Amino acid sequence: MPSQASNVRRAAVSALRAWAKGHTYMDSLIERHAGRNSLSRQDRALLQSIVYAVLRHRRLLDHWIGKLRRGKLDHETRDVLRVGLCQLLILRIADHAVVNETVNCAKTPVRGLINAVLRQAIVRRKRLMDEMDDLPPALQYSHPDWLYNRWRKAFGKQDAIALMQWDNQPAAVLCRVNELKEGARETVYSYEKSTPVDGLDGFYQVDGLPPGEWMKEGLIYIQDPATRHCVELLAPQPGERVLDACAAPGGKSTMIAVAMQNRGEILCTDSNEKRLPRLEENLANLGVTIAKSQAHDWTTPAPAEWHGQFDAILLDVPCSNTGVLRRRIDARWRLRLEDIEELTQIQEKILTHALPCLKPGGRIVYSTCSIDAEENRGLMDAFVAKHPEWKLDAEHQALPFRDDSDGAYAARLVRGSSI
Ligand SMILES: C[S@@+](CC[C@H](N)C(=O)[O-])C[C@H]1O[C@@H](n2cnc3c(N)ncnc32)[C@H](O)[C@@H]1O
Repeated sequence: MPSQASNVRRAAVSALRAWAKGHTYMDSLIERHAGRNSLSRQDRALLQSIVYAVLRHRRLLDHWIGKLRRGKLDHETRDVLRVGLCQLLILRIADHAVVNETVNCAKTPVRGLINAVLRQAIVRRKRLMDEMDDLPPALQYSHPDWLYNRWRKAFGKQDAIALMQWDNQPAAVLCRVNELKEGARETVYSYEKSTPVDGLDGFYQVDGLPPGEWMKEGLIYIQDPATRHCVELLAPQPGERVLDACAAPGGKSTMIAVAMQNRGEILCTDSNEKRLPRLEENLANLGVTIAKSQAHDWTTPAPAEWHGQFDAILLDVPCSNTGVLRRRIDARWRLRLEDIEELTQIQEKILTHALPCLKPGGRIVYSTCSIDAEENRGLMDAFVAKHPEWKLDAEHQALPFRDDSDGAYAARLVRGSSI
């Protein structure tokens, strides 16, 4: 009968195997594999920390595997070794709690090999750690070379390294108080495990998970403060008609509703119909009464009845996620250089198709959670060069290494006036 502890390691290996084979998000895989192995809440947290740490340090772990074991490994054995080494060398879980439990989660024929490599790692731990500083930065901080080289070119070596270090830090739990719920502010403020974020009214850092009833009652929305920049630039007003074009799961729609004091109208669209129920649930739960949702793909023209209808339009477009890699832990391994080119084509189409929906004198805010100039200022510059009747009126770029927040970009476009 396998122990609960080796069940956690087995769940970690099977979640990593499933992730490598498909395109499912790691968060859903953790849920699924925790459920299959009937893990307790505590074991589920351990599973998450092991899996996240393996993904964050994948390249470094493979480097260590290469040093400790010559020769080929099948995928599953490699994942078992990643899980074991990550506990010993990254998470610093006690050796005695790691080796047997990890060995026991492997198939019988490779248990001897796993045992030998993990014991070697314990013997050579100090040397492996001492050698870290001599490794190339992208290997030391486990990022793809192309991404590090791109950041080094854009931001310089020091900030590119700071970015990789940021991505490897577990993200703090940050939330926005929902001003549409009476008493929410007082409840969150008086909670002993919440701390106001310096200089940002309404944002709090919570130690551990926020109380379940806050979520149930819609008192807060888990959200990084960097998400506010685009809504601030949009400056939605009570009584206006606003389009939130790429809206699911609704973080910014609910922020817009607060700015509008729940007066006016918000149309929330998203091309992914499967994401609409969650959006609607969030709107209802947070007490937003002025929004309705509809599926629409903005790479296609807008229906004629939407033309000239909106005072303000938010385009929170799909992007490379390079500003939020500490939260989207697996995204650095999925993203390819070619994706950025493809994404900019989609982003440009979404923007172009949204234009006719604006009322005369209206404003459009384009936003991403990317720190890549090509998806941000580069795209804006190309757009205004092609559409000289539009001007970039204001913009904001949040950079993790400078602003101590997620990375995000927001730009406001209006007809005529200049920045
Ligand atoms: C960055 S997320 C939006 C996050 C959301 N604004 C929030 O604050 O919660 C981008 C969204 O755009 C949607 N999307 C992707 N391509 C789209 C398209 N062509 N038209 C409309 N929505 C699209 C995705 O399904 C995804 O929900």
